[in-house]
Amino acid sequence: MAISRRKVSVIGAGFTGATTALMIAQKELADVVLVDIPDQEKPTQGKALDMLEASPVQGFDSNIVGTSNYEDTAGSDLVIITAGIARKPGMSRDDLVATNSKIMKSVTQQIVSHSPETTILVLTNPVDAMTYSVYKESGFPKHRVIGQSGVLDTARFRTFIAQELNLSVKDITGFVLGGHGDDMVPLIRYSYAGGIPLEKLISPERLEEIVERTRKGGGEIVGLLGNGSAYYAPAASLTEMAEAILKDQRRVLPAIAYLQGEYGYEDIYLGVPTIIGGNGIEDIIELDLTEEEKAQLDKSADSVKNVMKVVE
Ligand SMILES: NC(=O)C1=CN([C@@H]2O[C@H](COP(=O)(O)OP(=O)(O)OC[C@H]3O[C@@H](n4cnc5c(N)ncnc54)[C@H](O)[C@@H]3O)[C@@H](O)[C@H]2O)C=CC1
Ligand SMILES: O=C([O-])CC(=O)C(=O)O
Repeated sequence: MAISRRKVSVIGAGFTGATTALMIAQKELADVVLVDIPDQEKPTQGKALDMLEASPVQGFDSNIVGTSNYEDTAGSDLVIITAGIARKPGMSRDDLVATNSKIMKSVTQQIVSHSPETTILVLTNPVDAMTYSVYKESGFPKHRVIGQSGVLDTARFRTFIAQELNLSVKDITGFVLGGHGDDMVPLIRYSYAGGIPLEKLISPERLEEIVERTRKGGGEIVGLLGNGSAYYAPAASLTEMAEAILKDQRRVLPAIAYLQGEYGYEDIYLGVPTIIGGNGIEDIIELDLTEEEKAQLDKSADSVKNVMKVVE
């Protein structure tokens, strides 16, 4: 008999949603409700049952159900939105805005009416603008609407640095600021290997190449997969953020947060270092930036603002 735990609803049972549901259950962070459109109800139930049948083998007690009925999501502690279309080779994330902003509006209304006290974590792209759209539609306070990009972008950066130095990924830390697009801003000055600044270990030219690969990391996977986008590392990133919220960990994690004056920006959702805990975004950390870093962040913020205009 499955033990009752906290409840997480994952909206969208595609590649990222299903993988996230499984990772959350495997870590026993919560019982999981996996939601998709009515047309997809049976396959969604099938995915959930298949995952649940892994539980005796892997020894986790979280329950997982698949549904298209939002009543099943009632009283969720956390809702993760992965619903929408993903890009294919040749597309940018911004090409998804028209379709996905409509989906954000409808799913947000359903989420809010069944879980008015929940926290919402958004993955759907273009994620900065989609998080803004969910914030506006939900009427929730800003700390309870969060977007995921920086944990993933930083994970890619950390992977490439660990490969370059032939060191454990566990010892590599990094920071990526800005929108989840090709002009995101990986901050070398705040990135370390075992506490040693990366600038002391890797040449500036090589670091620049790794930064460039990080910026285009999503596109690299899209090109390799051929008919969709990344899902294992995105799901792992959502799971880390979900854990920080559900366990009130107060982790220092990059997240897409609503800015009201921080870093000099107003009324925008953008990736910044935050403290994530039981209240969602508990604080935003303001780092000192060089003129060049600030100029790069301004460029990234401008790109996000342009996409946000479509959803306003
Ligand atoms: N922010 C980030 O770092 C990342 C964002 N993404 C984005 O996440 C989104 C999902 O990606 P995948 O899971 O790979 O796509 P997918 O196509 O595998 O799954 C999307 C699912 O959403 C469902 N869906 C569509 N409309 C819905 C609605 N109104 N209600 C409930 N479900 C609905 C579809 O039926 C489908 O099952 C895409 O927009 C993708 O670009 C993906 C990876 C990383
Ligand atoms: O590239 C995409 O479209 C999906 C995504 O956001 C990522 O993997 O970073």
